Amino acid sequence: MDQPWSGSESEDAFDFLFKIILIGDSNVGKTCVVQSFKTGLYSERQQNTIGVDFTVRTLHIHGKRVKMQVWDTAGQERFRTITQSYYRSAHGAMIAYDITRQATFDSVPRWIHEVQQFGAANVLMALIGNKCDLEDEREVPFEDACNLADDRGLVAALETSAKDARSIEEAFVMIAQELLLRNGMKITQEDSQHDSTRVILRTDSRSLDHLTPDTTHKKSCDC
Ligand SMILES: Nc1nc2c(ncn2[C@@H]2O[C@H](COP(=O)(O)OP(=O)(O)OP(=O)(O)O)[C@@H](O)[C@H]2O)c(=O)[nH]1
Repeated sequence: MDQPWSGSESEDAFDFLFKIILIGDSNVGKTCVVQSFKTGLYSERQQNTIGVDFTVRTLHIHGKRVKMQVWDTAGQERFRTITQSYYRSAHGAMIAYDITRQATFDSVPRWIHEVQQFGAANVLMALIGNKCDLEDEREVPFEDACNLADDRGLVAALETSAKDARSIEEAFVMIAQELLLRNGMKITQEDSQHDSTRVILRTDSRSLDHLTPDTTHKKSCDC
């Protein structure tokens, strides 16, 4: 895995650069999640991702410019060889499933295995249950996602909706914060008062149990 470095890349200066890979079955909404994170907008998409797409957005967290380089991968099996080649350099992996399709949740262990097989040893993994605006069609209880995240050592389970932008920002901020902590940055409540981005307040503990409970770790969506 590359080390996150402090510096300047072209005209866009940053303090940290984190590479995040977004994986999961086809049509769970990965591209829409990334678009929502980048633009705040949602558009119905018909086209499946071919290979890998790349998006960048800089967050401002605790006075630091945190550049998030997000790799949106194709969920279709035929692109698997291409997408696997991107795992190695990722600092974080977001594993997405669709809360309205049990089969996409059943695939999550396979995606975790891929990260373990092809990613760096200490890559951070989070579980994203997308389409939580479709509560009436829910097939996957949130509790199942929490249990899976606990069992497999994932840092968090969140439910998101790209359609109404619910918890998308929080998901990426949470990952950025956890990566900052892993890179030795101490985050205090005082620091967070300078943020323009909504952040999860933490002490300097590395345990996720200290996260504000209504924003992440085992619940991030009001759906
Ligand atoms: N209701 C609802 N629909 C969504 C949401 N996110 C995505 N969709 C729809 O789900 C379908 C698939 O979305 P994509 O973002 O293309 O899915 P993907 O996971 O990137 O698919 P691949 O590129 O094949 O891997 C599209 O029709 C989207 O409009 C959401 O949060 N809510």
